[in-house]
Amino acid sequence: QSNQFCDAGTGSSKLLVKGGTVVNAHHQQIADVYVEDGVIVAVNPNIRVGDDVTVIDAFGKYVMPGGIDPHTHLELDFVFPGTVDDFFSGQAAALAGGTTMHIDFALPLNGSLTAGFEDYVKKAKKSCMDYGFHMVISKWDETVSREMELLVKEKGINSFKFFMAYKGLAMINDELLLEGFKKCKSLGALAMVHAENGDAVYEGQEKMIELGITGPEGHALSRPSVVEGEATGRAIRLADFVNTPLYVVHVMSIDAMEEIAKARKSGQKVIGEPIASGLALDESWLWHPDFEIAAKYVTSPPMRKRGHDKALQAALSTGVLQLVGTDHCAYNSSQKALGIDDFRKIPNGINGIEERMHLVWDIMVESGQITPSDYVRLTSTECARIFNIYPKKGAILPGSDADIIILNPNSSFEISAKSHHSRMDTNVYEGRTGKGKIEVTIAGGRIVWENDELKVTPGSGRYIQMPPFSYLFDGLDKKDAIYLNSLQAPVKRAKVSS
Ligand SMILES: NC(=O)NCCC(=O)O
Ligand SMILES: [Zn+2]
Ligand SMILES: [Zn+2]
Repeated sequence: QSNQFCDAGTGSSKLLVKGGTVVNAHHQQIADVYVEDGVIVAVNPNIRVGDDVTVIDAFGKYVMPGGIDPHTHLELDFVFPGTVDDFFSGQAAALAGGTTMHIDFALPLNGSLTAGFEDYVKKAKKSCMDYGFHMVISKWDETVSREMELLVKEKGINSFKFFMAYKGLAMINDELLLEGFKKCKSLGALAMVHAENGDAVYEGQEKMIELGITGPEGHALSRPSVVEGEATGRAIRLADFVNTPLYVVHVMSIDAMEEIAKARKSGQKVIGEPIASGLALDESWLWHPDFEIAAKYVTSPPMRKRGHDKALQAALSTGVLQLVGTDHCAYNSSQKALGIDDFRKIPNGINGIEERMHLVWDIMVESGQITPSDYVRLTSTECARIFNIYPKKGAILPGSDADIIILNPNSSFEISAKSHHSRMDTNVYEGRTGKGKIEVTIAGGRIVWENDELKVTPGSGRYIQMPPFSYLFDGLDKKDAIYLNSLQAPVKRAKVSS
């Protein structure tokens, strides 16, 4: 592999990005961006600076906020233990692909949320870019409820994820989902769901094995889009019942997307996150005659038939879906081979943390489906808003963190496991080329990616605390009050004598 990691090179603390088209989610202009000590100080045309400032030429290129990936699994030890990317290698890969912050899913440790949080704090010590955490809830009792409160009030966590799949492992039932949603609402924390009906998935898997379908195609056949649609609809209705916002992770199908569209149309606060693979790939890979290739594409929910990808793209461009993640969860071929005789044993997960920004540009902007401003919104700004860290993140504005990318729309990218920066020995996008190349990544005011070379330092990434009560909570109390008022209207019943 030709992966290059230089181990320092933070460069000057003063930078001027000169002459590019600066793109924010709401506006674009030709301007210079001046950075000092990791923070954007000015965004104006023709900024003059002294000799002590490093000047980066961005003429003819787009200058945009670094990507924020809302959905990653680095150093994951859950269901299928031992992902190969840790908080250093995964983040280095991210930076090479223009992502400057990610939010990873921390897991409870021996049932304890706080122990799980501390475990992830330790894992993330080697970070070379900024990160935050969501926390997974896999059981319910008073301690979990108290720990949720502590994580929100003292540890900077503002989102909790509930798995409706992975029966017998992390799957929760509707009773727990309701308890969790109520607690999230009271804390101003966002409830997130992995929406697949875990009982139906289990049933589907048993059926495939009985039929003798043991290969990777059994993965897709056992959990069709109807089980994703059902769980998405159920989670949405329960969130409506509680009147709390809901975030649906890795939306892979038309079925799930249409549930979200319907809810949003009726005014419900539901966020839908497709992932790069759902926009770029389809399930046909799972039928590949070479097991090693087919197994690379096993992830949950599975990739769908061609057509779902285009529908998810259209939903993004029309605002039905709001942001793009990756679900980066990296396993090597030797780990995938554990399921050679039984698809249920193939570790679920695919790469994407390094590829997302290029793929979304190529698939969505180059095809004319969205503008560069939309691109910024879908890859960065909306994530920052949802998780309440805007405009520190997700913007090129004075006062924002200097997380910046320079994209050359006239250059092209090529993806290969030979040149990527993840530790994975394969890549689900192997050989893919496209237009638009991220030539420079600046993270926290440091140039970390330039001339196809990474300059990353373990320990330079910071934990970003995310406060509760994002904009998604605005107006919920009014809706609650109207509902309560409606209950207090006396019912007039005629007296019936016995
Ligand atoms: N997506 C997947 O298959 N693995 C990671 C865990 C999850 O997000 O469900
Ligand atoms: Zn999931
Ligand atoms: Zn995931």
